[in-house]
Amino acid sequence: MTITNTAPDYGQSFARWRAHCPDLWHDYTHHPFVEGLKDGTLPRAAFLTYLRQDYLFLIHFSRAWSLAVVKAGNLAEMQAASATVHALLHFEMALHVEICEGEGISRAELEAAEEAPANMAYTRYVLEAGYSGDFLDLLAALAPCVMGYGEIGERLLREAGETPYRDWIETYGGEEFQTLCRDTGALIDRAMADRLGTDPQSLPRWPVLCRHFANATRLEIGFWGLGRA
Ligand SMILES: Cc1ncc(C[n+]2csc(CCO)c2C)c(N)n1
Repeated sequence: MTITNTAPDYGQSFARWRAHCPDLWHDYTHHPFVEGLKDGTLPRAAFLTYLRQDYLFLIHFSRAWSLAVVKAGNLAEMQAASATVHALLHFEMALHVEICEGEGISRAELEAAEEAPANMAYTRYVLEAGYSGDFLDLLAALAPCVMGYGEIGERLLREAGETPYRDWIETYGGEEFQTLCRDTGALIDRAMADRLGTDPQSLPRWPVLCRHFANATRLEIGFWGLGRA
């Protein structure tokens, strides 16, 4: 079955997981926070709260990708997961600190931030999906983070007008991040085919993977809600 939509193509497994929870996916990728980034109406205080929480999110998310190195089934999977860990720890964290400093949030303030329960819930859920499951369970829980921001960035780059959040939009809509989304999609498709063959949807594992994807999507919706605080 070929799934067609107007969103960018990040692979077949992602397209199927996404099609399994269309309403949740829409609520995540078209959240009022996202629309506020697009039209510039998002209050700055909400964006700063989001940035402070996202610093802590990225630390735990790096741990989850590190677990993917451990749960990988071959060298190529280990290399792909470890490249993401490296990019997160050495580039994205530094970029994040730089953005926060530009917004007047010091590194000390970031270090001292208290983790919100919705933030904790999300990253620990992803880690737990990996601890108690295998590489595929973990990837299904990791996918909404990567691909959701890819879709949001790609759409906002096309649709956004005047907005003070253009840097954010260009980071995720830009070619470098879009390539990461396609590479992650290819990693997932390959990992699925190697383990589950050509018809994964017929297997008892399938609904479990869909549930991890849908739960992580719900937790992303909750994360946008942190911006209200
Ligand atoms: C709540 C939240 N969800 C997703 C991202 C985006 N993101 C985080 S790590 C990463 C790349 C490797 O997985 C991406 C795209 C974010 N910053 N904050």
